[in-house]
Amino acid sequence: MELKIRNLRKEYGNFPALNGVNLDIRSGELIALLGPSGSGKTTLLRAIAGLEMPDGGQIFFGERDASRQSVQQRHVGFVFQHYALFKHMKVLDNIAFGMRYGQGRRKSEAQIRQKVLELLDLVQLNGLEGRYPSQLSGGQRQRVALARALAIEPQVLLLDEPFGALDAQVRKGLRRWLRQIHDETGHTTVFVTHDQEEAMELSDRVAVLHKGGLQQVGTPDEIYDNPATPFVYAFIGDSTSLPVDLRNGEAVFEGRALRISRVDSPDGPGRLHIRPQDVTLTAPSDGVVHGKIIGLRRSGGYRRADISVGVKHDRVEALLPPEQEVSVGDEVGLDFRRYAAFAEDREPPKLGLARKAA
Ligand SMILES: Nc1ncnc2c1ncn2[C@@H]1O[C@H](COP(=O)(O)OP(=O)(O)OP(=O)(O)O)[C@@H](O)[C@H]1O
Repeated sequence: MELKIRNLRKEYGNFPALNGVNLDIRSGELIALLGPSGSGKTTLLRAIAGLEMPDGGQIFFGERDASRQSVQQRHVGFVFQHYALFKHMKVLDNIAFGMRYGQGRRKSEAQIRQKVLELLDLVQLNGLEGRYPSQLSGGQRQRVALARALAIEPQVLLLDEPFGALDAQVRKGLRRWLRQIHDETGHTTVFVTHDQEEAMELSDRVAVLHKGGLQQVGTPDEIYDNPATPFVYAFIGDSTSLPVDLRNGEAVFEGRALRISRVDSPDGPGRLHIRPQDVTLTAPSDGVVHGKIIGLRRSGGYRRADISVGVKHDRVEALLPPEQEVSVGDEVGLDFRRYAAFAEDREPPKLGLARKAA
């Protein structure tokens, strides 16, 4: 099932929770709605489900305009973060609930039991059909919740931070497992998260939301390697930025034109965004930013250097191989392998983005 979201708007009082969202979700894809708290992710998910009536715009399920349809008519499956299973019902009855009492063709009890056992096998909880929710771990409960959502054979599966309340190790396991289930069942799945690692690892594409608007939609690689806006650059992965003047395709930092390839950006004040792994330390020569190392710390297989640059002591972070011989207090030059330049105060629409040739 393919979804088309057209100019979707939702206001709470005067507050625009969604301000004209356009998004195409492909049939069978796993797409993450990613953004900081309050960016509109849940509102968008609830609008897709039919739990929230938008103030404007349309939602198409395939060719069908579902904008005014009820939750039941849309035939979607849900899993929420704090999803209460029915406490007084065994796992089997929880999963069977939608098949027994939902819309659609009735199944016999034997067929329902068969389907529940198949789903328990899919979510790797064989043999637990007789337990009550209180006799399960948090991760197991979320898997039952997913089985229950899948039981109605939904056209679309909607997940709102389904693993949010679980500890990091369990989350990681469930992530891999969810991807596997998705590949086996092929449902179109929309997944809300504020955890970028989760979004990047799990999804085919990521839709980044900020203040009720879509900033960028792309594969995890596109989002990470070619952020379309300063917000996406800062939100995804580590980065630091420097104030620059953009002039005739050059980026000028404190009067020194940087030795980088042409910047495709309007002239004027801007910012140069750089990821720590894209900074190389060189001698402080022409064409590079000059700075002083003010901190060094070990970070996994690397060392992170805090570097103070320019008269305003802007901070740039560099990720260095541990064998590189540097010390706090060293005067260094900073060469940037990759970067993006954005004009100041012009986000969105899409801004100038330039890359150094590899
Ligand atoms: N029922 C409501 N009444 C008033 N304002 C609301 C309501 N629901 C959401 N909002 C506001 O709309 C904005 C978007 O909320 P939403 O829940 O979609 O954000 P989110 O990105 O899912 O955030 P989080 O990650 O914190 O769940 C927020 O500023 C929120 O305060």
